[in-house]
Amino acid sequence: MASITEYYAGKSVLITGATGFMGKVLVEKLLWSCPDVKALYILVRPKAGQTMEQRVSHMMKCKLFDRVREANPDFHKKIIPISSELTQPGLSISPEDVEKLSACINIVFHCAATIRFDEPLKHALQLNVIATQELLSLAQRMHHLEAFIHISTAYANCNRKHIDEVIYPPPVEPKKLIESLEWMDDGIVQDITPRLIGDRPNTYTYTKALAEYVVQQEQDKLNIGIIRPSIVGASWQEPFPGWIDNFNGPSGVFIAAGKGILRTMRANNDAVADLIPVDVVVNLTLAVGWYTAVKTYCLYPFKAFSKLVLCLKRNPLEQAFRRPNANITSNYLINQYWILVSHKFPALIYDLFLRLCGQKPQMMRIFNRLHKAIGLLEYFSSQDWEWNSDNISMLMSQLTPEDRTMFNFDVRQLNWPEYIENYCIGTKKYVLNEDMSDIPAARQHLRKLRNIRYTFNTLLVVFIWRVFIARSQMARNIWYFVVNLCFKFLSYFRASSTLTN
Ligand SMILES: CCCCCCCCCCCCCCCCCCCC(=O)SCCNC(=O)CCNC(=O)[C@H](O)C(C)(C)COP(=O)(O)OP(=O)(O)OC[C@H]1O[C@@H](n2cnc3c(N)ncnc32)[C@H](O)[C@@H]1OP(=O)(O)O
Ligand SMILES: NC(=O)C1=CN([C@@H]2O[C@H](COP(=O)(O)OP(=O)(O)OC[C@H]3O[C@@H](n4cnc5c(N)ncnc54)[C@H](OP(=O)(O)O)[C@@H]3O)[C@@H](O)[C@H]2O)C=CC1
Repeated sequence: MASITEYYAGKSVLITGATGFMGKVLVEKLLWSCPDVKALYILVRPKAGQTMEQRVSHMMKCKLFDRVREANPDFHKKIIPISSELTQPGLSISPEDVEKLSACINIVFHCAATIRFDEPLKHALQLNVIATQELLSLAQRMHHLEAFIHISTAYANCNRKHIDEVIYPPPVEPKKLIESLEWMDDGIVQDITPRLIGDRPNTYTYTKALAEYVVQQEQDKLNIGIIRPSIVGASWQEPFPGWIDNFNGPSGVFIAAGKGILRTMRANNDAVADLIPVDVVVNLTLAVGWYTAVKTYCLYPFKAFSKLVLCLKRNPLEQAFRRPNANITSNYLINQYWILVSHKFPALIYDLFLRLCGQKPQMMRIFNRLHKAIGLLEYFSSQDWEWNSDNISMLMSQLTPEDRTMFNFDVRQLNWPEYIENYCIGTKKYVLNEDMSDIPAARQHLRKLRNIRYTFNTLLVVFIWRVFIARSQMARNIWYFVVNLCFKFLSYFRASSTLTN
């Protein structure tokens, strides 16, 4: 059997979602490890005032492509952008481009999706399900297609505790849902969404489950592979450790914690955070393109995130609101207590301070958004799932020793503390564009915040003393009783230690 690199040599690959987090890493790895790949056709739409061409040229200048650029300054010639808006009929690909793709594509990687947890159902359905259907129709017209690889999510079936490498029956027949929603206005759809998604937490996991079913329906006509990554995080090794470019999932949590805004979060300390580095997912994806398999796995418990604070203090973010701290608890009431004490109270004081300085209060607004975002993650951080990953082991056993190194997806070799440290540095460097040379100043800022906290706590104690203790005879009595008890205990301790000496 040909090695993975040999397999991709001379092949034309179609990638959707190539401008996204995972898509970019996939493009880079293909160019790096399979330099003889013939062409990468990427479906791109114009966005935010930029044309398709401007977006692609901007993407290729990204630091992520440094090693590819160095090895082959003409690498961009292998990337062929195709204008496409996935939410439009026929994916709005021109007839000429359809012809071109039908004639040459050998492998399709379908990464595009909306991954927002608060996406209105109609839009999530349009992009995650209907666009997948359209792409499958296009795939059927491709004369030389060898594999159609669909990127799903490990949480498509998160309403189950144990998840096997099978496609479960969909919550509803996608065709019927699409037909019904067509005539409903957005208000009605919004009202019935909770009933429709049932025991899934959001429209994202619901529509990804429907998409898997839609892909499976074509298994007799196409050679399909479905990958179910769990929580995709910064890169482990490639192209360099810590590459990340978004605020999704853990990245947003790390940044908010690093900035000292997020200090408490609901999570089950005994559960496993199913974090998986993006380069591992991409290596697996390429191996799956070459063979056929399913999902990824990892073993990093939530309680291990208590060490995150040390990483964040070693590599502090600039202008933190407070020093990083993490209370991770599964208890709703304890979490609410910490939200009050650690989030809302400081925000209130800071907003008061801003008002006194004649500025617009903003901290409470930031915290409200943060609570909305964290609330959406809670479902995933408070539970534990068990995934079957036999196909991964099977796939690994099929690789040549060289491929096992070049397309490594064996996370058992991963040193998690080192990975989390690089992840934190990655969010600082690549998401926030902060300079590492500013770390001494950021550390100095954290020391200032610590001194402010000590001063504030001292003033608070003095205040409480004045208000409650000094004014009430009963409080005074309790206070003297406690102080007396402490003295007695100290004298007893001193006496007993003298005796033993
Ligand atoms: C106390 C510390 C404890 C530390 C414990 C550590 C625990 C480990 C973490 C484990 C977390 C568990 C995570 C589970 C995730 C499950 C993942 C399932 C896997 C998947 O299949 S899909 C990928 C996951 N998808 C997402 O994560 C998307 C979630 N995001 C959204 O749905 C929306 O962004 C959200 C949160 C609803 C916000 O919407 P909105 O208010 O409309 O804001 P925008 O998205 O438009 O963004 C505006 C602006 O804000 C930036 N932003 C977004 N999110 C964050 C954030 N969390 N923190 C900071 N900033 C954020 C965004 O980039 C935009 O900036 P612009 O400059 O572009 O305007
Ligand atoms: N990130 C994660 O933690 C996980 C992700 N996944 C899956 O991996 C895949 C990739 O995720 P990720 O890279 O993180 O997501 P991103 O949000 O970073 O990327 C999404 C991609 O889809 C494209 N896209 C979205 N809407 C349209 C549209 N209307 N027309 C054309 N293109 C569109 C985006 O293009 P544009 O740049 O134009 O917006 C972008 O390239 C998804 O299928 C997701 O479900 C699975 C598990 C975890």
